[in-house]
Amino acid sequence: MHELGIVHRTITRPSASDAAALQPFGTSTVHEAMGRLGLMRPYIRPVYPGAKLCGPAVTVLLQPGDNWMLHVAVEQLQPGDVLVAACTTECEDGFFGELLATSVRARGGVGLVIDGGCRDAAALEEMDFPVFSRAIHAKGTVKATLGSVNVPVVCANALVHPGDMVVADIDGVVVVPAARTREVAEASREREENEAAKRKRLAAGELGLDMYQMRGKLEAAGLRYLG
Ligand SMILES: O=C([O-])CC(=O)C(=O)O
Ligand SMILES: [Mg+2]
Repeated sequence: MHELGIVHRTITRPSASDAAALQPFGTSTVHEAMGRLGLMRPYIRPVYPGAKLCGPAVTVLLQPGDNWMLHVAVEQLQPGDVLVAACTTECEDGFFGELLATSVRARGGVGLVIDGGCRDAAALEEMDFPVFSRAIHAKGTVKATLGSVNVPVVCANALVHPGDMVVADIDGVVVVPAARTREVAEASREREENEAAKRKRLAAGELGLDMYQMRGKLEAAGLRYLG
């Protein structure tokens, strides 16, 4: 059970160099590189196709239909941070739009992941302000009920501690524990190098069947080619 009305001002982010090391990699690579962990549910989608972000989380626990705590959270942003908003109850209202995006950007924040709705989608795309949400919904919200800022939250089935790295693109959203940032960045780099080598071989016409040495296993399993 969450205690409400809490704002932690001090959170542990990865070092700037560790955070920068993770920056080049996309969601699928990072998810695989960290041992197939950390994914949010796939109903969280980018508001526009090119949206992507990578940065430490400032977390928010919202009440349904109420965006008060998003305004409280904006004050806690440091340059490069990502807002990650969960809700105490499922809600698809438009908690966030271009005005809040303008404010987040003015404070150095780089985007939002919200297990709720957002609105002003055309303006967000125009601004190239990345938002990942469960819905686009014009329905507005009030500012009346306390939630919390910078407490651990579960957002779309992923546990997010304040300061954890959040990576999001067209493939979805993945959360990297702050302390694992460097190690996951290095594993991501290795994975991309490995995939570059495979891509070259596949482009040259080599088959996955041979590259992954699957023929022997297929024969052992009894596969036969007829005709
Ligand atoms: O104002 C709100 O409550 C949400 C919104 O549309 C915006 O931030 O532009
Ligand atoms: Mg608006």
